[in-house]
Amino acid sequence: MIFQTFTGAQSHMLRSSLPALMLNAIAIATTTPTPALIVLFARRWPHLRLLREPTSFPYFNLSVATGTSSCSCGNGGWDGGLAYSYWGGARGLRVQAAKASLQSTKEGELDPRAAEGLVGSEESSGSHGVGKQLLQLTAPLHSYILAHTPEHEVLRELRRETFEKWSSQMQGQLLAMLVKILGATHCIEVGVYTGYSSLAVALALPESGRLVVCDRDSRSLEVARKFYLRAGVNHKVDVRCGLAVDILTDLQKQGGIGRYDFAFIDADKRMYSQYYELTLELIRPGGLLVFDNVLWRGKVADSQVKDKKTTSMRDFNKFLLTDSRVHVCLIPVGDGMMICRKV
Ligand SMILES: C[S@@+](CC[C@H](N)C(=O)[O-])C[C@H]1O[C@@H](n2cnc3c(N)ncnc32)[C@H](O)[C@@H]1O
Repeated sequence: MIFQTFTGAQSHMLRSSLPALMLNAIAIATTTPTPALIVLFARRWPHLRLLREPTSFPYFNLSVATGTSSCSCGNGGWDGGLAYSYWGGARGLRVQAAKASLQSTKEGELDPRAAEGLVGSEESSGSHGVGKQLLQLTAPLHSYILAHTPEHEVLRELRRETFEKWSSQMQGQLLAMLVKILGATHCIEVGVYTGYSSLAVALALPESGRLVVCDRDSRSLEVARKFYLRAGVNHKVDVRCGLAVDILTDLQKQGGIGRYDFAFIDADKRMYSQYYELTLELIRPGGLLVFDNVLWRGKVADSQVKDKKTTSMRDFNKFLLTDSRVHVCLIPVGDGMMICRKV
């Protein structure tokens, strides 16, 4: 199964600088519960440099490099401009996807324009015939964007100490900007992990602002709390541990209907419809609901992919398009973000 499509330039880069053996090693290592194996492989492979020792609790992450390119892998992300996978699950399969993509790339397929970040979509998209050029998010372009995206020092520490995700910096900045544009004072986050996005929102709130965050994983919440404290925003964040449906229902019962300005939803994807209905009640007219991962690594656009998570995300996106209670805007930041403004 292909999880990631590579441009000609990316495939070329993969082919020339990441030996299949290394991919195999990473495939094995990332499907084990411990980072020890991957460190072992990284140390033994003669052309591989260990850029950074892996982080440990609770989500390890490791950066390695060969001659010209580098990549990070771990149970939270796989990045570096070569491949990107977002969250948990069949990590080995993603590496197999990279290998499959390598094998299917023919010699001489490299399009020099792809390396520069621009590919004529009329040619590259075949019969779709989109009139304008599509911007490819290549590694250099991605680095350029990140270099021009501000990031609070504690957000950077959080990202480095706990995990590294391609989209986190851009997403965090986008969420913070939306909160500021709205003048939001009451926010919700569903799905906290170690707190990157919620910290970005909390930092954007005024001193009197409040953010209710919920997650079912108490260990992740402990890490998040540590960073809220470090950034001096602990007093703005109301941390609740439990199932999101229960906590959103509690907020309704506690007089929260129509009281909130902004919500970011980033927990279990198959529950998005339920989270939408519950959160929509909590948000005031003119407020925003933002859903993460709505492109589901591009699988929503591939009619051949019919697994339950992809199908439910596809159905959710389709439903939103015709729901007169919101205006929507789908943007390809990270794994796709759906911004819904309550009418
Ligand atoms: C993708 S992570 C959140 C990442 C975070 N929003 C960020 O961008 O920094 C998803 C989180 O949702 C939590 N989660 C999944 N299902 C949940 C549920 N039913 N109720 C509460 N939390 C849940 C997981 O424990 C995990 O920490």
